[in-house]
Amino acid sequence: MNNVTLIGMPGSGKSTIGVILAKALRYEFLDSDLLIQKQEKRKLSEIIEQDGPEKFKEIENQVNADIHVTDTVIAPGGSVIYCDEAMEHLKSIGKVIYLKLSLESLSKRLGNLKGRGVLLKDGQSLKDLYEERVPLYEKYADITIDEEGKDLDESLRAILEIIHIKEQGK
Ligand SMILES: Nc1ncnc2c1ncn2[C@@H]1O[C@H](COP(=O)(O)OP(=O)(O)O)[C@@H](O)[C@H]1O
Ligand SMILES: O=C(O)C1=C[C@@H](OP(=O)(O)O)[C@@H](O)[C@H](O)C1
Ligand SMILES: [Mg+2]
Repeated sequence: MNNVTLIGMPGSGKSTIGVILAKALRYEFLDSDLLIQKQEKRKLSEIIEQDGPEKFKEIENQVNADIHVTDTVIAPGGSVIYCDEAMEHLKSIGKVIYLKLSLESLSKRLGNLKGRGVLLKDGQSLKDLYEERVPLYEKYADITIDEEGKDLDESLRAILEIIHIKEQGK
């Protein structure tokens, strides 16, 4: 199946780039966070606050593992890489692209982490989270796009270029 899933840290641009990538590919766009909110009839921040991070990950796993689409750019939340079943499923229905950005650039982009609903354990800093997650993003990535120093348009072009190269080489 022909889908593209974007993974990466919160603020790496999965949702922002996902929409314009979908337009460029003439694909549909699906933001898994919105699917979670629709199913749960609550905002993400409410689910995390009321049910805790472990339950949120369970829901995130189930919602992402139940996605059945074609020709779609999928933007899951940054924590999806903790969800083994969901990741295996997303890999089986298309290509997984890791939007890579340095800790320094992410720190500048991200404001209040808690306010953004990022799954942080007590006392965990953005640096701790980054170091914990990078190996998981790398583990699941079919393709990695280095966003460092690129604006939105340059990141989009880098993705399109590599997708097309891969398709030609198939
Ligand atoms: N080069 C860039 N690529 C993607 N997003 C960028 C870029 N520069 C700044 N931004 C900003 O970073 C934020 C990315 O947020 P978002 O798309 O919600 O990321 P995610 O879904 O990965 O958490 C947006 O506010 C976007 O405007
Ligand atoms: O990385 C995280 O811990 C999270 C990222 C969010 O999505 P974005 O990555 O789209 O910001 C959202 O799924 C949830 O609040 C948890
Ligand atoms: Mg997002």
